[in-house]
Amino acid sequence: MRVDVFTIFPDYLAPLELSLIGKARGTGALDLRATDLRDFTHDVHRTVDDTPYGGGPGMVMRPEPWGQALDTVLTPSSLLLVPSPAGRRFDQAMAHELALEEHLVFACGRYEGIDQRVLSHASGVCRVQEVSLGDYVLFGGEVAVLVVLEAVTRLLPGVLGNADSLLEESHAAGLLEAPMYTKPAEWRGHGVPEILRSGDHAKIARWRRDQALLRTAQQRPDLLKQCYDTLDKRDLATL
Ligand SMILES: NC(=S)c1ccno1
Repeated sequence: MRVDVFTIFPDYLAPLELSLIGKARGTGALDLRATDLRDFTHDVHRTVDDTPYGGGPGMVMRPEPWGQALDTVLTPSSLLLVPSPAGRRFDQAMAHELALEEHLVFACGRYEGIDQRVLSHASGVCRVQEVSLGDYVLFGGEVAVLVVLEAVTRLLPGVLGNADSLLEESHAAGLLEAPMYTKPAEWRGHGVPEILRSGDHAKIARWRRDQALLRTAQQRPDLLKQCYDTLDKRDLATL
């Protein structure tokens, strides 16, 4: 997967050189390029913003640098993602959708946002999607890029050492995952559920399913409601 990120703070994306994302870049699973938007300015101050038409507080990102920057990467097969509080709520289902894309381009807005004509013009070239991490406002889109790219990259083939990890994790099949334990068997007076040390894989699987159902019912009843029709009689007996 090819990913282009345009930002006035490329250093904000340094964490994308670490851990499994850094490894994915090394193997070529992820071809990530971060570019400074100011490279597409032509004045001595490398200006990327200006006052908003219609007045009001703050500054708006000028369309010219964005237009020239996006001209260098957008093709009809690109998906332009613009982090924004007004965007589609990002979730695991969207992460799976994005993991199938061949080219993601992120436009990281700052200040009061990007001149709307940039998105309008780009929509004549490729698909454009505003995306939101949640109903709150950040200083800019860079943090959202870190989150989205981590969630998407771990879904790419070969990135996770054991792809089975994706099968039972939270939100994989609509439920939260069961609680996990490791050695020692006794820690500060707390033991480990005996079933997990029984070696009976069928019973362990059932216990984990039950715990996932109960945990979801307790902490995210909204998720349980969404996947209720997929539950079988044994699941319902647990609830
Ligand atoms: N909620 C999101 S993703 C955002 C981007 C910029 N400000 O808030």
